Amino acid sequence: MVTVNEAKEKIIANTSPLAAVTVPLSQALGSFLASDVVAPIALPPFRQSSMDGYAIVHSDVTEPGTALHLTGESKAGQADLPSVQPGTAVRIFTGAPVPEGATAVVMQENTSVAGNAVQIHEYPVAEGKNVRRAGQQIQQGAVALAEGTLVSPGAVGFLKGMDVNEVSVHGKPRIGLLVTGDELLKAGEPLVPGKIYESNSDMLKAALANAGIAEATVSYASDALEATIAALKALIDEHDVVLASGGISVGDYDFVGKALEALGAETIFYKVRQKPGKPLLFGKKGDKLIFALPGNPASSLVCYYEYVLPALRKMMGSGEPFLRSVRLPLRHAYRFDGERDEFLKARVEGGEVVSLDGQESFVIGSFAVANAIIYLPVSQNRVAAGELVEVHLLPL
Ligand SMILES: Nc1nc2c(c(=O)[nH]1)N[C@H]1C(S)=C(S)[C@@H](COP(=O)(O)OP(=O)(O)OC[C@H]3O[C@@H](n4cnc5c(N)ncnc54)[C@H](O)[C@@H]3O)O[C@H]1N2
Ligand code: MOO
Repeated sequence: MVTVNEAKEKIIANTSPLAAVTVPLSQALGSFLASDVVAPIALPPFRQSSMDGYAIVHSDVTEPGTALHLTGESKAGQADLPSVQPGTAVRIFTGAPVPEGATAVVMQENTSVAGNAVQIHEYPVAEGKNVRRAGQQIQQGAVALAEGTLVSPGAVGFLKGMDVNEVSVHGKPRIGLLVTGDELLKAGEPLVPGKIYESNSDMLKAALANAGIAEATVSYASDALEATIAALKALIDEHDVVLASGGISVGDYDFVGKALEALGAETIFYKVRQKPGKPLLFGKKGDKLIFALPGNPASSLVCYYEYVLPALRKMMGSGEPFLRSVRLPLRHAYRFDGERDEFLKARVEGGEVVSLDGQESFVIGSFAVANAIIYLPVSQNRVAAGELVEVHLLPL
């Protein structure tokens, strides 16, 4: 049995980033950059107006109501521009190039026009007012996004604005899921005594999809050693990471541990001093990672978020693989006995955290409405209302 921290350290120590691949930007969402992206152009590429109004020489405005001579127009997308001479103004629109000679743009609400004269009612006008400088966002040749950055919707917008259409990212792990349990029914089968609907595989696939891993192979094995060995071997051969659900405890029909042993997989740890998820096993066969997750749905999902996801995120190149951790006051008192650290399904609400009803490991309904996990080490087993606790935010 290892502690929660030992388990996390062992997982990170045994996990490496996958090789870099170049992919179209449209397929890179959720991946992590494998190298810096250098800006091929400056943004903005030219001086732009940030308002609809008039481009002027700011020092021409010596008093409220100064009149300037209107000489032309600059609209967005225009290449051939009039210049602005002292005493003159050019009509301009948001996003349009600021003509040479202009040092500021006055928004039209602060002006009035009569014929070819525009009166400026704003005084004084600051130099550079309403002008976006060329390269103000990013200079050509500067690092736009650093290695290890998540390709987020914002990153896609930033890169497309520089006509960057492909990026080098770390590959995504190929995942195999093994479902064990003779009690499990597939979707739509009639409910008969002693059976339950299988839910862990779709739950884990949903969690993987949330992490940007859209595909996973699912295999089913009956509660028998030979069937478990065969199914595990096939999954390990074809995937980078294998997640097994169920069959890892000490019952007569728990075969995942024995099957891994028969396959010559190395057990890095088995059992973690935690509740739920005590029987978690982490192993390796060559460079393939194996997580045997306890079958209880909430145990499986806690172990996924706390251990599997960080391994996957490290493989994908993230420098911050663990769930984001914050310290928040617990709304109510909470106490527990026993030797195991606890993970509680919880909700962060209005700057505090509340643990949800239904903490037993077979109860998944509380997870369905959770947005966080509270982590309480045994050393903090008597928590007063309002006391700070460690909260891991779910990536929903
Ligand atoms: N004598 C002991 N018994 C148990 C111990 C122990 O230390 N000594 N540990 C308990 C703990 S803690 C857990 S957690 C479970 C883990 O058991 P397994 O990983 O072997 O899981 P199963 O027995 O196969 O299933 C447990 C539970 O979950 C349901 N299940 C399983 N797979 C699915 C699925 N794909 N979809 C939905 N539900 C699933 C299954 O029907 C069981 O109810 O062991 C305790 N026992
Ligand atoms: O560790 Mo088990 O997941 O408590 O039920």
